[in-house]
Amino acid sequence: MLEIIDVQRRYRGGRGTGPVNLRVAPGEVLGVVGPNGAGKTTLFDALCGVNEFQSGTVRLDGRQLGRRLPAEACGFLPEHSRLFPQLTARQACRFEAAMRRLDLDDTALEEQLDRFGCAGFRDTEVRHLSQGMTRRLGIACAFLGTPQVVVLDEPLNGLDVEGVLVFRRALADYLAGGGMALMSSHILSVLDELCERVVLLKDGLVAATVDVRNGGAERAYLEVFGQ
Ligand SMILES: Nc1ncnc2c1ncn2[C@@H]1O[C@H](COP(=O)(O)OP(=O)(O)OP(=O)(O)O)[C@@H](O)[C@H]1O
Repeated sequence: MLEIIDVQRRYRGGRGTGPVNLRVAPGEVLGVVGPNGAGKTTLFDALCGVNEFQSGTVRLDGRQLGRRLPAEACGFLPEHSRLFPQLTARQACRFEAAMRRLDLDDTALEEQLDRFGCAGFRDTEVRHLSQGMTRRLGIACAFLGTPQVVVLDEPLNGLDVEGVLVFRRALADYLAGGGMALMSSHILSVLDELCERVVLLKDGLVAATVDVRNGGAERAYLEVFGQ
């Protein structure tokens, strides 16, 4: 169980996110949605250690972790790629493994690149990849080593049809193994399809949490935000 307790990161002027409380159970995808500027990226970045929460706690399976998830427990797909442009796809994957202290040999890295449809450009530098290729590689990196938690900021952005299918399959396998996922999307039907519950963020605060196992993300969104 991932528990995010009273976390807050506010910028000067008061924008940002928090205090926010969230829980994600094993095998669950918790969706996060809100208008532009609602605080999704601030929340995800701080949770994954890009920035730090100014207050609050993160707990994983009962362990108190301080104000962020440790790198080895968390795969992160940021909204915009942070892969180093000069690395090849294979090197980027190896770098991700090193940063997360994963003990993976070359065969495991190759398999990951294959599985996420990155084999055809494994020796191409990131700066020469298309948007969709970069997204595929980012997703391959996020799921590397099957972390306890994956945090996915707009994962479908830029993916082609095959990329979407590969992503869906990988997410389903990951959840079947007890993984926990936090995922933002501006596409409400995607949240209905992939999430158990969805949190609606408004001005950095949780305005509502809805069960979307039988759909309903759009209805809930309109109730909270209107047209
Ligand atoms: N570094 C920063 N300094 C000051 N304010 C910031 C900073 N980063 C973000 N903000 C502000 O904090 C608020 C939340 O931004 P954030 O990027 O988290 O929203 P978001 O929900 O991810 O938006 P989008 O859907 O457009 O990606 C916005 O009002 C934004 O202008």
